[in-house]
Amino acid sequence: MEKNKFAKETTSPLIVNIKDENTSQSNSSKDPPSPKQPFFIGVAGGTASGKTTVCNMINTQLHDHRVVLISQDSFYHSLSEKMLQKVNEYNFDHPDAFDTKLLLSTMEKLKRGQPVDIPNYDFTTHKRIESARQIHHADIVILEGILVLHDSGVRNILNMKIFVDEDSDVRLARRMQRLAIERGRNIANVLDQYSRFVKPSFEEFVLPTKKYADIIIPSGGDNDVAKDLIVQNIRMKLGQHDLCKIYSNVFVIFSTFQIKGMHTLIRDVKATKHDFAFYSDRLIRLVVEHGLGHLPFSEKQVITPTGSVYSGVIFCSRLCGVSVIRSGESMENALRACCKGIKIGKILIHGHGTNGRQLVYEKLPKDIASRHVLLLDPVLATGNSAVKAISLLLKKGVPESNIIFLNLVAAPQGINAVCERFPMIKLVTSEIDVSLNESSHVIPGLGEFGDRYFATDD
Ligand SMILES: O=P(O)(O)OC[C@H]1O[C@H](OP(=O)(O)OP(=O)(O)O)[C@H](O)[C@@H]1O
Ligand SMILES: O=c1cc[nH]c(=O)[nH]1
Repeated sequence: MEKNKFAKETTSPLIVNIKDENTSQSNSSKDPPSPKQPFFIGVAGGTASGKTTVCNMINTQLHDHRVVLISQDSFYHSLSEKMLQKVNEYNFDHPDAFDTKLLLSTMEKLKRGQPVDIPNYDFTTHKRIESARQIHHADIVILEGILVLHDSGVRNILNMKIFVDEDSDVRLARRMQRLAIERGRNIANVLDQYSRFVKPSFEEFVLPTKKYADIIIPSGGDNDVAKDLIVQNIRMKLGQHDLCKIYSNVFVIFSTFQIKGMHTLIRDVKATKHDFAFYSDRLIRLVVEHGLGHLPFSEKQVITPTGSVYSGVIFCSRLCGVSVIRSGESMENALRACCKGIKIGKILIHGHGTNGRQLVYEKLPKDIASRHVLLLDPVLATGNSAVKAISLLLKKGVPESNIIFLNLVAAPQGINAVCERFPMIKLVTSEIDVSLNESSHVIPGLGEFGDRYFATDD
């Protein structure tokens, strides 16, 4: 097999790739995400790189959550009698040594909030033993092992992917200490296995998975700065994730580097007016597209030019938009670009502070009660404006479950206010921020959206 170019990489002095991978949610209205989904963290890296130290640290620091640690080693295939006779020829560091199908189905069950059995693998007999470990519920699942980032199915389930990097001499020395000195294994045998299987498999299969990591920890177990950053990052992500768990109708669009980059640009106080409007527009378009995915649909088959059948879907509802003046008007173009000829109503809410918001003006389609409504407002802060706007829509006869609130940046306070009052609406946002400041601005936020977008700030 061809050697991967990453095989020659040396340990980086930096943590790289920190990216925000919010909960990946299904966008089918037929398949709402389970409110019980745990947060999955994968910790990969070579033998003796310090993976266990990193996992223990995460476990200790997140003691206020139910953390379950799962080792990929538990999913080793049992060796047959024939294989056992040639156990010294068996490569335990090859992806095929693991029952990845079982690992994947176990993770999928945990994701659905179902109980699972974790196999119990005996390293002396190289077989699975009867007594499996049962897991009924977890807030956080940490999956640790040399190849946990190797399989794309497993990777897709992980909310955070960590690669623990360590110098190969240090890893070999630790492995010798562990196996030869602590467990009394024959030194020549440990070295032989290392040079024939462990090192080549590391280069061919383990190291190339580093590119999938959100976070790379250099000097595995000893890197306190990296460990603190990881825990901070997990806490932040859990904050977002917890809200999605509490409210199954809150959807954060799947985050990529592009999306994170656009957020970085619009949140920068030094952003030019053009950049602010341009990148806000791009993000808004993504939110609108995601939001449309929550509309009901029915199945439809068409014949393609090749004469084959394509099984697809067709949207089956009447729509309209409603923008909250003035910031919500910034989202109208994206909605029009996606929904040809869509009617867009307007609501003006005036006032500041925690309870001073008043409805000043409204102009809505007459038949709004029979439409699905895409409510447009890029900022959800205290939630007072959104509550007023949604209350008006309900008064006009729109069923709560027909409202999809499209938003760019939401504060947890606003999410709580809206979702507690209107549990049936759907809220789609691109990022959930940390909090509000004393003047009810979202933190870290992006300042006064309307003033920045429409260039009325001095
Ligand atoms: O959740 P809340 O605390 O109610 O705050 C959110 C509201 O604040 C912003 O409008 P703003 O009042 O700044 O007016 P503008 O859109 O005209 O700039 C935003 O567009 C929301 O409508
Ligand atoms: O942070 C905030 C809060 C309300 N409105 C905004 O535009 N930004």
